[in-house]
Amino acid sequence: MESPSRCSVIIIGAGVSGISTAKVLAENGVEDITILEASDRIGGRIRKEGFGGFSVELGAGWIAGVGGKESNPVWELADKSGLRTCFSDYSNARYNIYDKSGKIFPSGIAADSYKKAVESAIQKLRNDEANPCGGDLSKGTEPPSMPKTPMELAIDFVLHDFEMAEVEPISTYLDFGEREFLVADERGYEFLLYKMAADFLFTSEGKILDSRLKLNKVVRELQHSRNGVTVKTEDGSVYEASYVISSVSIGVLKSQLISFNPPLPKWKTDAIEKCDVMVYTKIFLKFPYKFWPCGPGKEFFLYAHERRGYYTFWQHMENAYPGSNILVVTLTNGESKRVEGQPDGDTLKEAMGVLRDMFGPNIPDATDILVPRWWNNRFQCGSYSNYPIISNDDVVQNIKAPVGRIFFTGEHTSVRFNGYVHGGYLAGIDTGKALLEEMEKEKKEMERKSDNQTFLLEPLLALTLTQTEAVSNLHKCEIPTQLYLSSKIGIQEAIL
Ligand SMILES: Cc1cc2nc3c(=O)[nH]c(=O)nc-3n(C[C@H](O)[C@H](O)[C@H](O)COP(=O)(O)OP(=O)(O)OC[C@H]3O[C@@H](n4cnc5c(N)ncnc54)[C@H](O)[C@@H]3O)c2cc1C
Repeated sequence: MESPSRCSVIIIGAGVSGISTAKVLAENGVEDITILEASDRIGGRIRKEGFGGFSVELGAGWIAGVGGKESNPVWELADKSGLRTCFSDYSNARYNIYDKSGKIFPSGIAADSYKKAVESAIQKLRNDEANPCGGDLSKGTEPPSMPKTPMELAIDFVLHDFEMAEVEPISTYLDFGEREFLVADERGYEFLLYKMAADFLFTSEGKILDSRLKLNKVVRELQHSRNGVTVKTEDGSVYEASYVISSVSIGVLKSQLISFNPPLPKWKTDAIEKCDVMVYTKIFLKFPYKFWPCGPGKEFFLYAHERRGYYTFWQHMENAYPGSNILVVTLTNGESKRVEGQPDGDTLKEAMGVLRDMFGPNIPDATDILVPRWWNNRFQCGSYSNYPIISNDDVVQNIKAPVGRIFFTGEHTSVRFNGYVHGGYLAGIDTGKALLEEMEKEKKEMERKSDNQTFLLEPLLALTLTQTEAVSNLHKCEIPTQLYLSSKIGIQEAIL
């Protein structure tokens, strides 16, 4: 049997966090790394696909948080790479709400409803803060009003599912600014990752040819001890390393695709359990021509239905790709899972039914549909992490904390920016730095131990031997290997 290949650090996963952590290590002299990626590409949840003659983003699409007091590092990378983006403003969506008969709700009514929904969300947040365990609400707190009408449900969906229930200013917008840019580049959002990888991996003609990146390697088991980690993959390969960094998503950690031996401690598994996984699905539809309104303030529109989240949120791609005739509808959570489980033909019928409600019976049929399946993809198991609003930092700190020689990174380990590409990118850098510190500490500890032992040994040897004799005689006696690492007895490297 072949002996396992050994390196300093194995990184599991080649999404944005895996690549950014590997880059930090390589740039700081730890080049002896192996990246094991389950799929046949890098990028993870940043993924483009050709559709209807254009490049569409199945996963991350926006660079969120631009134009603020601090610069978003992903925006900087995009700028350096000349990535094509276009400004996106979905705040207008609330003024383009269609009912089932194709009428647009008057803007005043929509604005009032939106204001009420925000107030209600703030009230709910206050209640949750006052009663974190869901206790008696009668003591000075008002129950928030629940959305009931199709329009209220549509607005509630946008506020909670699309804008992710952020009723308070969140770090991304507070720190990096409130503007958002849609990536509209044929090379895809993932081009940023290739650029990053090219800084430390060998590439030629746009392809990564470095043997330290191993694709189609599904990690299934991590055996860890005080001395190192053994990693086993689905195809029977075995790798050994001093340290492992796992960058797999929170959904994959929950799914137990990877087993840990010994098992992860309870504080870790409890934290993983507490973090929610959101499912967010962008369905792409191609048409022979466009029949929807375009122009300023019209990029996004909503459909008001009595079932919350039923094909509610629509976007046309004319700003990103003029003439593409592509519409995108976003589903989340329950609706995403339902649609993932049915044939695409059924989804197409449902979507066309909704479009005919909004734009009349004479619109053309879509000629193609693309339905990503993030929930059923065993290397993702969802779209991104979502910490309950009332959860303390301990949960994310425990998710992030290393267990022995296994470190954890990924967007879900970012305290300030979880759920975003920049969250994954910055988390990768953080984890890389934390591991470098740990390696430095370990090195110093080894040196200290080695010094102490030399200190004990030297007077003994000095009683009877010259230094040269001491060295040659060391071969004959049972002395721990560390002794040979000491330069004080004239040996630079291990000689056993
Ligand atoms: C539909 C959707 C829309 C989004 N929209 C936006 C947006 O507009 N803006 C934004 O900023 N963010 C958005 N996000 C979130 C963003 O994409 C993620 O936060 C970010 O890409 C996560 O990067 P990561 O490195 O943490 O994880 P991942 O990208 O998931 O990387 C983990 C890698 O690990 C691999 N892996 C998993 N299991 C194993 C295994 N057992 N062995 C080996 N490898 C394994 C996976 O294949 C993957 O490549 C969106 C995500 C989705 C899904």
